Amino acid sequence: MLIALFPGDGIGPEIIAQARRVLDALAIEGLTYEEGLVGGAAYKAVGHPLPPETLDIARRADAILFGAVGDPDCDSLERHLRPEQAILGLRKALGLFSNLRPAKVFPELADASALKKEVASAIDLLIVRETNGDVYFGEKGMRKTPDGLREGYDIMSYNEEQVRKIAHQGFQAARARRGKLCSVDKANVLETSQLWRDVVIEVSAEYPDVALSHMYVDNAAMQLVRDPGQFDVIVTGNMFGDILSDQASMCVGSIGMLASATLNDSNQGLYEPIHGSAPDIAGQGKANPLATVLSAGMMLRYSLGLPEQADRIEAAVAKALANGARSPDLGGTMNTVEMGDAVLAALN
Ligand SMILES: NC(=O)C1=CN([C@@H]2O[C@H](COP(=O)(O)OP(=O)(O)OC[C@H]3O[C@@H](n4cnc5c(N)ncnc54)[C@H](O)[C@@H]3O)[C@@H](O)[C@H]2O)C=CC1
Ligand SMILES: CC(C)CC(=O)C(=O)O
Ligand SMILES: [Mg+2]
Repeated sequence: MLIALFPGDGIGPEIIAQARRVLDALAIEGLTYEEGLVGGAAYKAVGHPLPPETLDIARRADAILFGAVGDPDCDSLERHLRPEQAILGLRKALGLFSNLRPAKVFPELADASALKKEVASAIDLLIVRETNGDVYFGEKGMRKTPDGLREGYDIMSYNEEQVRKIAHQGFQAARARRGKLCSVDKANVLETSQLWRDVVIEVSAEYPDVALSHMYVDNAAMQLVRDPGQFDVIVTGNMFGDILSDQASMCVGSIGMLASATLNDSNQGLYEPIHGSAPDIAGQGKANPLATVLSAGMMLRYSLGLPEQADRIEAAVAKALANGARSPDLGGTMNTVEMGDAVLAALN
C-alpha cells in the first residue's frame, strides 16, 4: 500500500513527521511511502504549487497524508501559483468531493474548550463538507466597473449532481451514527442554496430513517456555540463547511485536534488536519501534531481497511491526553516532538 506524504509548508513538516513516527510504530506490513513537494515549498523549488511529479505520486497512491500549505512569501503571487492551489488542485484532480470533519470532545479536553464544560462535553458531530464545487472553484477574477472602479468577483455555483453526491454522503453518515442530518445553506438569499436545499430534500426520500432538518448558515454558526450537542451530522457546501469546521474546533478545545478525511468515489482519500500551515508558530516546536496523527488514523480506517490499527492510534491519543500530554494550544508546554513521544508511549 502506497502512502503519498505531502508535508507542505509552515508547521506541515513538523506535524507530518510525528504522524509518520506513529505509523512506523504500528509496524504495519506493506506500507510504503513516497514524499512529494506541495504548496510554497513546491513553488520555491520548481515554480508550481502542485508540480506534475507530485500529482503523479498522488494518482498512484492508495492514500495521501497531507500536512498544510500556505506561505506568506507567496501571498502576492498570481492566484494559480499560490500554495493553496495544491490542496484545491488535489481535491479537484482526484475528485475528492466528500470532506469528513468529525468534532468530538476528548473528556480530558472539555476544560480546553472555549465553551462551558457542560456545553462542550455534549459535542459529537460530523461535518460533511462538499469540496469540489462552490465559490472556491467558480469563475473568479478582477475587472473594472463602468465607472472605472476595480471589482473582484467569485461565482458561487452547485449543480444537482454535485449536491446529490454529497447529500448521499451526509445521509449515509447520519444513518451510521444517530440518524440526524442537518443541511446548512443560505437558501433565504442564495439561488445556489435554494438548489442545494431542493436536491437534499429530493434525496431524503431514499432515507426515511434519517431525520432531516435545514438551517441557515448564520443560525448554524450561532447554534454551534449555543448548543453544539444538538448536531449529529451537518452536510453543507465548501465555503460554509470550511468556516463552520474551524469554529467547531474551538468547541472541542483546539484547531490542533481536528482531523479530516476527503474521499472520492473509489474511497481513495486525502487525510489532513483541518488547520493550515500556521506560519505564526512554524519552526518553533509549538504545533500540536494530534490532528495529523488522528488524520493518519482516519486514513487507516477509510482508505487502507485497517480499522483495528486506526483504533490503536485513537486509543493512544486519548491515553496520551489522559496522561497529561498538552501542547501550548491545549494550555501546556510540551513541544511537537514531545507530543509525538506521548502518543508513542501510549501506543498498545
Ligand atoms: N489545508 C490547508 O493546507 C490549509 C491551509 N491554510 C493556509 O494556512 C496559512 C495560515 O492560515 P491561518 O488563517 O493562519 O490558519 P491556520 O489554521 O494555519 O492557523 C490559525 C491559528 O491556529 C493556530 N494553529 C493552527 N494549527 C495549529 C496546531 N496544529 N497547533 C497549534 N496551533 C495551531 C495557528 O498558530 C493560528 O494562530 C494560510 O496560508 C492559509 O491559506 C489554511 C487552512 C487550511
Ligand atoms: C485553501 C483552503 C480552502 C484550505 C482550507 O481552509 C480548508 O480546506 O479548510
Ligand atoms: Mg479551512
